[in-house]
Amino acid sequence: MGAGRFISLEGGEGVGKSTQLDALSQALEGRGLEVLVTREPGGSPGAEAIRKLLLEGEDTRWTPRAEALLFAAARADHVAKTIKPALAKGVWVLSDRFLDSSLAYQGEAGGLGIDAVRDLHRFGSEDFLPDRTLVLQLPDGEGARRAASRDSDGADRIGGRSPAYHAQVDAGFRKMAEAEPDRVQIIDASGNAQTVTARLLYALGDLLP
Ligand SMILES: Nc1ncnc2c1ncn2[C@@H]1O[C@H](COP(=O)(O)OP(=O)(O)O)[C@@H](O)[C@H]1O
Ligand SMILES: Cc1cn([C@H]2C[C@H](O)[C@@H](COP(=O)(O)OP(=O)(O)O)O2)c(=O)[nH]c1=O
Repeated sequence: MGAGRFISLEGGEGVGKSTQLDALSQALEGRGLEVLVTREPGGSPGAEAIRKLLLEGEDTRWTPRAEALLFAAARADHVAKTIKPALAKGVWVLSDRFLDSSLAYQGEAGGLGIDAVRDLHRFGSEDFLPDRTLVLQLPDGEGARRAASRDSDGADRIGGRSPAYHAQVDAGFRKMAEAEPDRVQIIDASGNAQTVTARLLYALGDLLP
């Protein structure tokens, strides 16, 4: 079996990450690859426990610094217990969100700064990075509209933050794509799901066996 690859899918609320992860995993399995789909916050028993702490309750439940540390702690467990063992077996790992969500949400929109949050990742996960990060992007507000029609029970602790916060999240993702163009690519998430899947596969073309 060939080497496993680690791919993260990123973007704001409702841009179609879950939909695309399903489609992408099927497409990769169709090419004979073994695929594991995982998510953040979560993806290991410990990180799923931390997910509840992060997403439930009042927005003021955690300070911005405590929130960033909890995401970094969840990620450290996810990397050690789920992602690295799968890669070692030659599995392709697709994650619904990873480090770049922390850089965009806690670092850029949350005001801690991208460098400070990257330092937490250096400590927590020894700066372990995806082979490729694909950021789905929609025009302002369109993802929020898709998410609102999906979630009749309302947004979670972070999804419910202001439109200004979410606009800064999008700006944060664009900064990452500028800073690390080989790893992070922005993908147009408009149009039907099949069209978006084709764009994603094209952006992985150089990694496919
Ligand atoms: N290309 C698309 N066009 C229109 N609606 C879409 C598309 N992709 C996904 N959706 C719908 O938008 C909503 C959000 O998609 P989802 O995959 O759950 O996004 P995310 O995981 O990024 O929050 C869902 O109701 C989904 O069915
Ligand atoms: C992984 C991660 C997620 N988040 C936020 C983004 C989402 O609002 C929430 C995760 O919820 P999720 O279930 O992934 O929501 P969505 O369907 O919108 O992708 O946590 C961060 O703020 N920082 C992070 O590092």
